[in-house]
Amino acid sequence: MSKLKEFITIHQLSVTFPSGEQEKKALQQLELSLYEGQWTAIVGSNGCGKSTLAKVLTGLIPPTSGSVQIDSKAHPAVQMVFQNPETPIIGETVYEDVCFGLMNYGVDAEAMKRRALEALQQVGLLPLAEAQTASLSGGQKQLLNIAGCLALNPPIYVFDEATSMLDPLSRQHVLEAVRKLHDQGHTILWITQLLDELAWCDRVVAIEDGSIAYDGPKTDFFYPASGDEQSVCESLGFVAPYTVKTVQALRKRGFQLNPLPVSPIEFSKAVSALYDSN
Ligand SMILES: Nc1ncnc2c1ncn2[C@@H]1O[C@H](COP(=O)(O)OP(=O)(O)OP(=O)(O)O)[C@@H](O)[C@H]1O
Repeated sequence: MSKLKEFITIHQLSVTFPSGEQEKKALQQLELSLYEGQWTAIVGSNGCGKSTLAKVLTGLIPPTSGSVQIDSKAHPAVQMVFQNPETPIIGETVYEDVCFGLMNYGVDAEAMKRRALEALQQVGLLPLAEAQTASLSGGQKQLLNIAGCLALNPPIYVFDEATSMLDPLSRQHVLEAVRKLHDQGHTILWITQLLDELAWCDRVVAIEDGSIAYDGPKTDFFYPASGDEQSVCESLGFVAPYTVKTVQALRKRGFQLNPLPVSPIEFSKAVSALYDSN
């Protein structure tokens, strides 16, 4: 982690909303550094402050106090994909919709066409360029939203529970598109309640009541040092994915899997390695 360039520096970030007679502290003196090219997953229960963090990062709401510094000259530096695929869709056709952001940034007609078509190609929607946006499925709409961000070529992408309204196959398509972005060196902030999606990330940050409760590798999040202790994941009240629960049960029976898997594919490799070594 220390070799990566610090890309976003969040210092003493607090966000307070008016709430009746009182105030609601959505984020409380948050300290967080995000690194270039890293895929960071943000997890936390409803209302802990995840979306507020995403909105501050994308400039949709200002900090009440503290600061967010982004070490990039790109414009825009950050783009966000929202939970509801319908929210950002404006264009009548798929192509028009991707062009919308480019028009807002004053991109000339020739470059706009090239960048829009390239972005649609990358997410697999080029054959649907002339389709009506209203005719797309939820998963296709979310891919279109990703294409809209891609066309603007920001170095940082924030996904706020971007798969939570999609069926499993569409979810997989979106995750594949994001994996491509990550492979190309983009920085990903992936907010999720679906812990099996942590298989894709480099680092996990758990938020509790507007503060950071855990920041570290996914294996340390899911697995305690010894098979009998409680994991960070469990102690924070999350339910571990099926693969992790299975490995925990195996560890209690004396099976040592190495490296500790999070995804089913990692699990199958670790089990094969166990057989090969016997
Ligand atoms: N505009 C607002 N006005 C008042 N309170 C707000 C506003 N936006 C968020 N809050 C409150 O701030 C807290 C954090 O909200 P936030 O949306 O960031 O949580 P979250 O972790 O994203 O939740 P979820 O998983 O349900 O999306 C919540 O208590 C919420 O009710």
